[in-house]
Amino acid sequence: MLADWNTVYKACLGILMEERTETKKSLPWVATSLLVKICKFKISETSKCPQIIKFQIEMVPCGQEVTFTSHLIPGNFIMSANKQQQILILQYRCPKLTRIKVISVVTMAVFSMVLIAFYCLQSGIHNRSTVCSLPHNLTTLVTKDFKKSRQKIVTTIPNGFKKSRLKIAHTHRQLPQCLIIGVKKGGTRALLNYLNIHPDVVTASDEIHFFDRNENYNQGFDAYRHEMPFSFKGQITIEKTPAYFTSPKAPKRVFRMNNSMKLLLVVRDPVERTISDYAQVAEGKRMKNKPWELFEDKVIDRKTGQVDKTYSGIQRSIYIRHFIRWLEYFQLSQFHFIDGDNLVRNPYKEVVDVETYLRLDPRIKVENFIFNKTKGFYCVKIDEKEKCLSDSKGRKHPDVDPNVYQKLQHFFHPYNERFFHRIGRRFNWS
Ligand SMILES: Nc1ncnc2c1ncn2[C@@H]1O[C@H](COP(=O)(O)OS(=O)(=O)O)[C@@H](OP(=O)(O)O)[C@H]1O
Repeated sequence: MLADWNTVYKACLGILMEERTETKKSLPWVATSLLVKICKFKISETSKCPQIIKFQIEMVPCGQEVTFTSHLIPGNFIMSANKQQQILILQYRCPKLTRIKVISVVTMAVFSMVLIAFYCLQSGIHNRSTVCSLPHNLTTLVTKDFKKSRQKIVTTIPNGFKKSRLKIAHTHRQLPQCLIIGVKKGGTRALLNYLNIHPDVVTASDEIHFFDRNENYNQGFDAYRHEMPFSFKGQITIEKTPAYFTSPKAPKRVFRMNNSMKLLLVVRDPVERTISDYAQVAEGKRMKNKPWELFEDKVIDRKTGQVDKTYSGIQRSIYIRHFIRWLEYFQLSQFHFIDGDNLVRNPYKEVVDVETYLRLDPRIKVENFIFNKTKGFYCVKIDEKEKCLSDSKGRKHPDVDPNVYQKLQHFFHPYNERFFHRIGRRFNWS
């Protein structure tokens, strides 16, 4: 099915029509860069010749601007739409090869390669074998643009998983080689977003809950892989689900899938983490007009006056208890700890440490972090655009009775000490 601008427009609105139209329009392209905006899309003339590249594109709501830029010779695209799966497929084809066209195509190809080589040398990435190839150029540019919109371009499918549907030639879905396992409310979303800046990193936008939920784990690793974004060879896929850290089954399951998994753990002052955990749940209840207890009533057993160890918010903050379960399967060297409190104050430092740990080229710059005074947090800045986390991150914490706060500090102290001892590193938690 060939599609014209109108079909793309309709598809953008989420209405895939049965119409079979064939309209030929020229594809805008600038120098060797080909620009396709899904919602402002034009199709060039079509002719049969070997297929060069094929894009599968997720459905994009209108108004959401998605840009492909690639260093390709100019040619044609054929768009097809798979109504059932709601996938748009852009197929790049070269035009009919007359002698003049062959010459111009070859000239263009050489010109493109020179430009690509120039680009690679300029960006200092020439020392990596696959990086300077066309796919990587695509990766860098496509992921930059798609990453921005990916979160909004997922559709719920029956098993509760979310689907990501961007497929570009030479890409495939890979099982993650790195997991952000926790801790809940530690700053895991911020970390994932920061790492996403790196061109060699792709991230699963949703929490997949594969290792902690039986119904997901029982679907097998292939189902899990299917939840991962498409990536090029050499890119690292990262998934974050903070519930993994406290799940008794997760360590063994992760180990079974990949015993050399790299594990990132964002830790935060356990007292603050507990308050944050409470604030999230309390807000949820408030929104549903359900009754909620005061923080003090939640964490202190009023009969004994002691910290209520049965409260899940407290249990999740006893890091050592969960961590020793992970050590049954993984070496300490497989973990990298991120100081969640410092991640708020100085994200660049924490992220560069992760970059080093993952042996990534240093591509994340201090300029990528910009402090947003209104939010009171750092946001990501790429291409002059600033992206902050949603308001569900950085909620106002309740004012806590100082005596209760102190009780909590006392309570966590021995657990913290054991944790520091086990990991060979201390954090600024009193
Ligand atoms: N840049 C930036 N923007 C907003 N929020 C930031 C940021 N960096 C770290 N944080 C802290 O992240 C805390 C939420 O942690 P998580 O993302 O791990 O929460 S969750 O477990 O996924 O619900 C959240 O905790 P609360 O402030 O208690 O809500 C933030 O303090």
